[in-house]
Amino acid sequence: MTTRTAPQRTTTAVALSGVTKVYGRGDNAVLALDGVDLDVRAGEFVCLVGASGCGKSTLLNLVAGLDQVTSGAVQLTGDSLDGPAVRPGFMFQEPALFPWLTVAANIEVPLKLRGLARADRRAQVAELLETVHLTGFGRHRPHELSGGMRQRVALARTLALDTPVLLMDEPFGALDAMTRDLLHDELERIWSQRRLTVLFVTHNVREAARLADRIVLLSSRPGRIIHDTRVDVPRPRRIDSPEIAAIAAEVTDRLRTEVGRHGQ
Ligand SMILES: Nc1ncnc2c1ncn2[C@@H]1O[C@H](COP(=O)(O)OP(=O)(O)OP(=O)(O)O)[C@@H](O)[C@H]1O
Repeated sequence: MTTRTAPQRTTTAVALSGVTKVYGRGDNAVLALDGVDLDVRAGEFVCLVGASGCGKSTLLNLVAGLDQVTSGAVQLTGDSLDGPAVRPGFMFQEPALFPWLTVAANIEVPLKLRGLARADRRAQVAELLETVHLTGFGRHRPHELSGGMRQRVALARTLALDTPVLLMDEPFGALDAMTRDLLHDELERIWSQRRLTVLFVTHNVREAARLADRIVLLSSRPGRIIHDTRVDVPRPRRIDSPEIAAIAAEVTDRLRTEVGRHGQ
């Protein structure tokens, strides 16, 4: 059962309890997640890491409401009693922009869906372009931009939803290291300015250590939480700093042990 509850006074933004997901039936059934309990506090940045196929995307899709749990519950709560129910924003590895629309028109889509008047939409598009450092690119089409710029547009479009919860599935996985570093800085700034709650899936343990308050490690399939690492490194951080490297090495060791146990 996936529920969207009315916001309550709580510091928990996303709560999973006993979440199990089975794909298919009978002989073809695949147990993807098995009894996952996870609380993400409002304003927290949590990275999910684990071996390929361990259920990371499945977990994110369940939180997004794109798929239904087999058993257990997913709850999204805001921290105000009178606000609307929380609908998370979702970013994928592919920016998934409308190629026939300009950058500005892409960012405007959620604003239209939210029913904003034209003048307000224009003002917000300009503000969002500035937020992702793309002022001056509003009239371009997606194919005229680099991969990093397209992901900035996708981020702006997600922010246009004005949601406090961002779900990100390998959003920088297809980018080169330097572009990724820049986007880490941008995302950290936006997360902290807007006090967002972020659940971020990545294969890249260094990226997780660079970004996260907590790194949650999933077991090989079926996915269960096997370790939760707090990253107490002051921000802003550098991906190549010794502190980040040490945390990444510790998590990589755990991941290697887990993958080794399953002979993958
Ligand atoms: N629609 C589906 N039908 C059947 N099996 C599925 C379906 N979606 C995912 N699976 C299986 O569930 C398991 C978890 O998949 P999921 O994509 O969540 O893993 P992941 O950790 O995100 O993988 P990766 O790191 O490779 O992206 C995998 O074994 C996958 O093959």
